Amino acid sequence: MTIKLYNTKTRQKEVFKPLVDGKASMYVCGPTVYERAHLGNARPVLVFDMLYRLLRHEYGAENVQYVRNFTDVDDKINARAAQTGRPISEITDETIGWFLDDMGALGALEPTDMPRATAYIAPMIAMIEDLIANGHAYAAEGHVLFKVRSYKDYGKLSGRSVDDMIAGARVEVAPYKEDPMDFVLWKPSSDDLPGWDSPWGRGRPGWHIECSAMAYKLLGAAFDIHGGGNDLTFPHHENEIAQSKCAGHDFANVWMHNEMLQVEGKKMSKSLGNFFTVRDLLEQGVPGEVIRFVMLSTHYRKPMDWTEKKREEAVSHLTRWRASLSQRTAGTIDPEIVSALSNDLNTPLALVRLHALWKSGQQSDLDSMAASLRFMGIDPALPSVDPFDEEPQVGYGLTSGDRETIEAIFTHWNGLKKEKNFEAADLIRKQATEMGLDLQKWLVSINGEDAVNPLILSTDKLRDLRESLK
Ligand SMILES: Nc1ncnc2c1ncn2[C@@H]1O[C@H](COP(=O)(O)OP(=O)(O)OP(=O)(O)O)[C@@H](O)[C@H]1O
Ligand SMILES: [Zn+2]
Repeated sequence: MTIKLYNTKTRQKEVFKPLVDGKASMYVCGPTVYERAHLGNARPVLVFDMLYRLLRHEYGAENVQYVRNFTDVDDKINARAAQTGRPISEITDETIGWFLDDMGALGALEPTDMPRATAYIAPMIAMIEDLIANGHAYAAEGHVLFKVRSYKDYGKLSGRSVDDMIAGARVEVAPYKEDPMDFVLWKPSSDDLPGWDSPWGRGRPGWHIECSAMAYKLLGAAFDIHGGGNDLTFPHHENEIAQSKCAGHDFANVWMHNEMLQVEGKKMSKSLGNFFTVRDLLEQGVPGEVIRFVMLSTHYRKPMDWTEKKREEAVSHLTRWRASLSQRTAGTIDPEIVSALSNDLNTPLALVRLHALWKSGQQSDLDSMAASLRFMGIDPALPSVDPFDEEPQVGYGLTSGDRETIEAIFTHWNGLKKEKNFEAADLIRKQATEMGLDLQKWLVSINGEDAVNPLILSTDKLRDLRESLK
């Protein structure tokens, strides 16, 4: 199937043509590891996980290479180590473990490569040396800086001119810079900070060169897709492009950016302090697939909020679906869902289609719905229990409250029959059947499974029926 992706670079949706026929390669900027991932950090993970799944579907799992890095050398990590007195490696190892656990709980597949920046210092140094040799970078006072004005296309990705950027940006003016726009490729490290020997003395890399070097080392000079949040478009991705192009690499063909997860209209971020972590949600009992379902309900190029209402709706859909989908393994992925996802990852449309398959209720549609949910990273066999519903669920997602309601209706119906009021009894039986409850079967049913039809069960309406009988 033709895949179309919106390319930030050209500002349009384009037919995706891999550089090598039948294979796809992707690099996504990963987290700086010093703190638990917040819900915003999960958004790019889930967006590009969906793309990864789609590419694997199209080209075969063995033909897709997906690199997502860990930035494990950074001033924020150094600051955290200084604050806590803990060794850096302990902090970064622990955070990487958390990240993989938390994203795994959201059903994200692990990328094929997860390089840590500190394992790629030599390729970074080599690339910086090339940039100096080509006249695109210079060393000064133990630093190496990239000459932004030496790259004529600087600003093309984000659509800004260098002069506008200087006027608007918080560029750091430093005595060793030839131009305030120049950015750091390498900086000196004091003895108490992580450092590596280099031609410019003991030091550590700047953030941007890390991604350029790891992408080059693992994917080569040219690859298909580069992704990340749209907060990275400028300056991080602009700088990655400048470095890689000036080192003679073609670099990424398609640039994709997810919009932000917001809290009251502002980006959820560590620096603003308006965040909660994925782990917070999981510990509150919100299942990972509920988080994933909510994320899929908004297109990746639109900002989104996490709301209670969305959580509740996701729980309610998944709970109902699970009852009749969990055992289904025979189906194949629905072509309309593949088609929606192939159109620039239209996940909301894919969800609309899931609802349509559910509504149809036909065996083959339900089979293909189960297969499609699995394809989208949601296992219909997993329990999606509403954590805020304190009552344990029994049978087909029936709470003990539901069972009490059903028992009351049943007793009333039985009473009418004993009184030989068959007309009234029949009316109640018909009403109950319409709501998904078979009163005849309830009598012999062990835990309600034979007596309720999960496809049409409406516990709300059953409660209304019970009220009307009082
Ligand atoms: N609110 C958000 N919505 C969607 N993606 C986000 C959000 N915040 C960060 N990201 C993405 O998460 C990844 C990791 O980002 P990073 O480690 O810089 O975290 P951060 O929360 O943005 O940090 P800070 O708040 O200090 O800026 C990046 O791809 C980034 O684009
Ligand atoms: Zn990056």
